[in-house]
Amino acid sequence: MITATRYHDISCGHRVCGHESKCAHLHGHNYRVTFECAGETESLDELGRVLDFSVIKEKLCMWLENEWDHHFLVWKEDPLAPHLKALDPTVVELDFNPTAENIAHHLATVVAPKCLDGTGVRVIRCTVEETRKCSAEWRLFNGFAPLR
Ligand SMILES: Nc1nc2c(c(=O)[nH]1)N=C([C@H](O)[C@H](O)COP(=O)(O)OP(=O)(O)OP(=O)(O)O)CN2
Repeated sequence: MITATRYHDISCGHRVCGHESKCAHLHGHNYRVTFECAGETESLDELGRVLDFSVIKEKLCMWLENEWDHHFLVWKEDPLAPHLKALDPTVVELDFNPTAENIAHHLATVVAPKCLDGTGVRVIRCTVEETRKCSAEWRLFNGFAPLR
């Protein structure tokens, strides 16, 4: 297996519904989302690429740019969701509470397969950084060595 990786930065509002502290407040982040795209080493194209970096941008980064950048992300079960949506129809309702972990999982398992359909390439790692200090990562493990 061989991989090609690209990140993209977007700004989104959110809150973590039910959070014990300040993250229950409406707030936002300059998220950095990193996609690691994998293909078979034998299946590199004639130039030697998993996928051109510009294609990763066009297919994955532009999805973020078009769908989520400068939007407010809210869990559809959040009691504030209907009020936020009524105030601003551009609010994005999600099937999950928008933690970094849930966002990474959704981007890797729902969004990326649709965006990369037909390329023969898949996302094996998606990292979502809320800040330079805090991030969550979804990974497809090929082989898992149990912790001792
Ligand atoms: N495992 C997770 N924990 C938290 C998440 C998350 O997505 N996954 N999200 C948040 C909040 O969104 C919050 O904005 C970030 O929290 P926190 O690190 O406490 O905030 P700061 O970056 O401002 O940290 P300082 O301690 O003020 O430097 C919370 N937890």
